[in-house]
Amino acid sequence: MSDDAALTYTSYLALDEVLAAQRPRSTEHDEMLFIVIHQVYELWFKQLLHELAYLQQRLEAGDTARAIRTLRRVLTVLKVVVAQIDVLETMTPSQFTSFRARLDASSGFQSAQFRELEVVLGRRDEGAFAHYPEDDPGRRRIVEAMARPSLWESFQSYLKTQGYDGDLLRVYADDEGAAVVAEHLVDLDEGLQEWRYRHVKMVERTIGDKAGTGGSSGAEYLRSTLFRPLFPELWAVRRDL
Ligand code: HEM
Ligand SMILES: N[C@@H](CC(=O)c1ccccc1NC=O)C(=O)O
Repeated sequence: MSDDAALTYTSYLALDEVLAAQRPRSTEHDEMLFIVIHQVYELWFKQLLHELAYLQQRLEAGDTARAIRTLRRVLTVLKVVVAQIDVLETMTPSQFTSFRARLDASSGFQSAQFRELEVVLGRRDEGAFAHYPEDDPGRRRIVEAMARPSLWESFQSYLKTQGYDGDLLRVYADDEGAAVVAEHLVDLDEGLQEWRYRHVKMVERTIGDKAGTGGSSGAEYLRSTLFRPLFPELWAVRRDL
């Protein structure tokens, strides 16, 4: 059944809602960019979660072709979100300082979708939902994601469907679809580390060693998250390849 009004570009894309959702708290020129960038991020995080769920389903079904295509899309989106940091880096420290106090205690710590991404990609410690109140819907999604298999577990199921017992050396020796999937997982791992690195550099150049609005030490805390690979086994196997 269709609605009364004809579908339009504006109604299909719900632009009245999307374009009414930028609400700066100051009159500072740069606050609009700060809001738009974060909203774009959250939309891409949503798309990444959507693609990763499909990827896990395809892996578990042993569908190499679709898994590779989906991984390629995920990697392309990841490249775009890393590149977006360039735009925010056109904002100078004093421009950010001009509205930073208006952010109160809000912080990237509260991006439930980013945390959910980490959990889908394998994060399992309780720190993943530390900044979320008990009844927070974001916290519920993070906890639910923890109860589902991680991408690594889906990859292990995939290897079984392809006749491998988990021996990565055999996967790489065959150099077929499963090895391509494994290499794309390395790309994904490297890509997320790249995002963390670019984010820290952005933070260092914008707020120096100031503490974060979310209560952490800021850049120092972020540097401590830099070398946490998603799939350590895929890095370790390289010594034998
Ligand atoms: C001027 C730009 C930015 C600054 C100065 C900045 C600063 C910070 C700081 C200091 C933290 C540590 C938490 C805290 O104590 O507040 C943090 C965490 C975080 N930020 Fe940003 N940020 C910026 C832009 C962004 C953007 C564009 C995103 C994209 C969504 C983002 C996402 C995150 C996430 C997900 C965390 C949590 C990271 C983790 O715990 O591993 N930030 N940010
Ligand atoms: N944590 C940042 C503030 C910040 O960047 C931020 C604040 C609100 C919403 C998103 C943010 N971006 C990422 O951390 C700071 O300490 O300046």
